[in-house]
Amino acid sequence: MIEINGLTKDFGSLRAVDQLSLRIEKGEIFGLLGPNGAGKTTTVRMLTMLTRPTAGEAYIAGYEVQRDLARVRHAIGVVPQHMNLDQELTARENLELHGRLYKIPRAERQRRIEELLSFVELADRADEFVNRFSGGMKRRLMIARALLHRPQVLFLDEPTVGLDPQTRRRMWDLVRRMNREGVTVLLTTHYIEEAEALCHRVGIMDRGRLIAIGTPAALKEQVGRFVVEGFDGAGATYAFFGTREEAVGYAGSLSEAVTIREATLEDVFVKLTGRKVRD
Ligand SMILES: Nc1ncnc2c1ncn2[C@@H]1O[C@H](COP(=O)(O)OP(=O)(O)OP(=O)(O)O)[C@@H](O)[C@H]1O
Repeated sequence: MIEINGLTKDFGSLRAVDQLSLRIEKGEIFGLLGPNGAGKTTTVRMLTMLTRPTAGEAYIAGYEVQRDLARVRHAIGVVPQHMNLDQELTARENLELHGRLYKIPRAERQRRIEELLSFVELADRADEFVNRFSGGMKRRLMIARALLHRPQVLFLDEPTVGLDPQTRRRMWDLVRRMNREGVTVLLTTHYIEEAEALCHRVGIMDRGRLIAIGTPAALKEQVGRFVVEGFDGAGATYAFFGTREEAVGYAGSLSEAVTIREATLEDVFVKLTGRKVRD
């Protein structure tokens, strides 16, 4: 559904995205995980035609992103990181405006707007001005807007940034529901739990490069499913093992107090880069 070959973006002497290549299959929820500045947003901006790649190419639903602008525009829905709703309009009016821009015929447009307002649980707030909405409601409305023209692929840039844990979980449910209805999802996140809980596959980015890719389980398997975490006076130390028995054996050989736990995607990142996703 998405094919990316050698995608690269330079800002002056800074290489924000470096030779990115990957394929995302139809029906996947794929997450780009990495710390701030890793190049996730720049990747999404290139795929959604908001910024031109320095090199490389990408195809979405078989259409070349740089060449087939109109077809790509109809194949994708985009929810940017920053709120870009019209605050002076109501929820329904925001959707109406988008539907007109996409030239969806009136009857179909109205049917779809009602359907989506109830899908994102905003039907009872449809005629309120957006500036009265909470962060979570605004985010849900942006998702409804992105889905209005029935895109095959939805891009979500940091979909739960700034939301409280409960609202974040509701957002995950919403993403899963639309994925079950057939939408392929590419999301970016710097939240480990979000990538683990929501994504079928994850691509880990660091300094513009894709440094690992796979299912959360396979990525953790690669580094070792069990972690012995200690402290050496200067900071935390990590040792990785394939089985709990090996981890327990190693922990027993140490004199200091340690914790044994299952690995997370954060550990994968630490093992590959020597740094944390969130410093
Ligand atoms: N328009 C721009 N001009 C110059 N540098 C830029 C521009 N946009 C992004 N960058 C730089 O490119 C690098 C990658 O940024 P990008 O926003 O893609 O990272 P990110 O992983 O999405 O992080 P975040 O979640 O903070 O947006 C950063 O070093 C950033 O400062």
